[in-house]
Amino acid sequence: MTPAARVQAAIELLDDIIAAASGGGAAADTLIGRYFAARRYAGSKDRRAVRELVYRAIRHSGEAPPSGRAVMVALADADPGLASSFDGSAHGPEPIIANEPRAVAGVVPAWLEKAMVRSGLSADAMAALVGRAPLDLRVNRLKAEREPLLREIEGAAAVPGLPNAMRLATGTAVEQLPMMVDGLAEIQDAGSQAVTLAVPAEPGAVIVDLCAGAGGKTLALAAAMEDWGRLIACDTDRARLSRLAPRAEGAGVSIAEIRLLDPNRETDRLTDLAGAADAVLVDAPCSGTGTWRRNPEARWRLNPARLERLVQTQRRLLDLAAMLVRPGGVLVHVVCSLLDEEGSDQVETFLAAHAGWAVEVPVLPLGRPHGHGVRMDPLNDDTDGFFVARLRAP
Ligand SMILES: C[S@@+](CC[C@H](N)C(=O)[O-])C[C@H]1O[C@@H](n2cnc3c(N)ncnc32)[C@H](O)[C@@H]1O
Repeated sequence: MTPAARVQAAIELLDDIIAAASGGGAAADTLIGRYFAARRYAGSKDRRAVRELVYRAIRHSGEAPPSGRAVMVALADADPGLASSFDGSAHGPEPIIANEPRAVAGVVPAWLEKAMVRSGLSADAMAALVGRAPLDLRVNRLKAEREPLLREIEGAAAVPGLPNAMRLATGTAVEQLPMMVDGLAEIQDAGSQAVTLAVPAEPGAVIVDLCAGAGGKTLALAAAMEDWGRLIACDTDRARLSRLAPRAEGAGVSIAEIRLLDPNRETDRLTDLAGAADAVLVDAPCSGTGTWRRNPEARWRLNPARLERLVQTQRRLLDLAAMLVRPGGVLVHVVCSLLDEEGSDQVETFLAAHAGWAVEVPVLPLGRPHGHGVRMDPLNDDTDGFFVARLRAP
């Protein structure tokens, strides 16, 4: 592909990504994968270059831009090399017209900015939300020790304070590493590993992972429990949950009991666990503002109604989780968001409705106390953004 054809491909992809974001369609990565599956003539260098352009453009705009061309033209205004690709050649974009629409540069959608500021985020902290994310692994202590694995990967480094975490050098081809195939390590952000430490996952404990998804934290909990005890992994999403069993098998985890819940009737499959759990982890569905580095187009999907629905679901899940915790047990609330509405404010609402529960600020290797919990963010911790709170039942 010529440089101009690559720019045109990025414009077309961005149009698809913008439409998918407003219509609840597929994620940018999926759309990029589909685009090239239908264009086998594109080589690996072309794919990499187009992908790079697309993500650069997505990062540029806090709001969904009017079109793929509008955002690429805005980038070209500050990049003469890119501008020269708008040359009207056979597969390239038409030349730029002086007053044609340009996407506005920004990090956070305007409607969300006030909430971010109220949540204590500086302009630098907001800008870091769309920076580049490192690639972290969690070593599976059921099968391996970290130090020998560290020596196997060039450029890999330990993450201070996190006994099982390793950070890989940019560009490491992780999927091909034998340790991944053999279940010795899993891809997991260091922040995600840190918040999981707030759960008292002792060997022999009864732990409920209420929003287990495909089991990223479930597997970390199982390893901390040394694969001994009860670990009930629940979710309402059949597709995500179906990925847990094979992952658990690969990781040598035998204690995960998987339960598919009915949305709005979650208690139907949990009655036997009422008041029985030593700890319940609510890794709640959330706006994902802390993971924009990995999915920057998620900014274009979020809107006030969606955020409000998520806040309501989180509240309901925390109430449900409280019913499962034994007297003196623990509820851990986690969101990969930096908005107080989903974090500390949720804990405030919970405390007002549940007499006798007490907040314990967990001591974690990353993050800082924030409201009723601990928060970590890309600027200060170079992790995804997370809020975690630990609540002790009366
Ligand atoms: C942040 S993700 C969980 C990620 C997962 N714990 C991990 O570490 O990979 C939130 C999950 O909540 C699930 N969820 C949404 N509504 C739910 C509900 N009412 N009950 C249980 N899970 C729900 C979603 O399907 C999603 O998998």
